[in-house]
Amino acid sequence: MATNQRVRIHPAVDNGVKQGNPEFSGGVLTCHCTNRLVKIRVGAQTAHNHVCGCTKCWKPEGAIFSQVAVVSRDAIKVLENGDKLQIVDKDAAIQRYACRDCGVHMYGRIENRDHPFYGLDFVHTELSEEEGWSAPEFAAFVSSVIESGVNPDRMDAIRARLRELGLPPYDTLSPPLMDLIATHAANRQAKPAPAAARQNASPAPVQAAPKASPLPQRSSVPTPPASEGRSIIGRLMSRLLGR
Ligand SMILES: N[C@@H](CCC(=O)N[C@@H](CS)C(=O)NCC(=O)O)C(=O)O
Ligand SMILES: [Zn+2]
Repeated sequence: MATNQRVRIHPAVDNGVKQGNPEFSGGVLTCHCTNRLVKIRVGAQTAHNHVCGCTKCWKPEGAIFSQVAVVSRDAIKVLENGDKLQIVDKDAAIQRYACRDCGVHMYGRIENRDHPFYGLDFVHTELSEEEGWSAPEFAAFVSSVIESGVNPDRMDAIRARLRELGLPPYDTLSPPLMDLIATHAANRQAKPAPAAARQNASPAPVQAAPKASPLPQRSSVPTPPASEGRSIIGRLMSRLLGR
């Protein structure tokens, strides 16, 4: 018997992580109201499903983690009672659209085109009755559960339970996602100066490069192969689809 089974993470994983179905192609998410339910169609399989311990993601009653995945924003369609949706925090990077009556977050959208995850929406697939959604793969923002009131003394048991469930715990995102974020930042830093600025600049002396730089120099950023030159969303989806 698993040693930390009594530690409750989220109802979708507490009895073991259910595998997803690679053929699954989406479903309908419904809020928790008893009348005038908000309904959203997610017209594709999700990716990078995970449990998140941050204070901002919606959690069902009693859970200390949320379960949240991403999907292309084009796949989201509000089907019914969209007038009940309101943005939880307009200043947040992720604009979470919640039902104003039951408080359930129906989807989260990034409007900043410079954000590494622009193009992806965040959804809680437990709001759907369909089975086959991508399975959670890791636990993010684990230390943040303390901010929601979890006693820090419980953290060893919580991390142990997450490992037992096959959800490696991280205090930010998983290494592949952190690498994508860092790659996005490096590529933005490496962008050539605007043409006008280049025309006015005198040729750089050979020894002009600083001895140590906190950021990769242009020459040290290898030209990505064609597959890596795609957008973050393209690469995220490739990881999911194994292409
Ligand atoms: N420790 C903070 C972390 C919040 C945080 O950074 N959350 C991540 C994971 S959902 C994020 O990307 N937030 C962007 C946002 O909430 O808009 C908390 O728990 O409130
Ligand atoms: Zn979160």
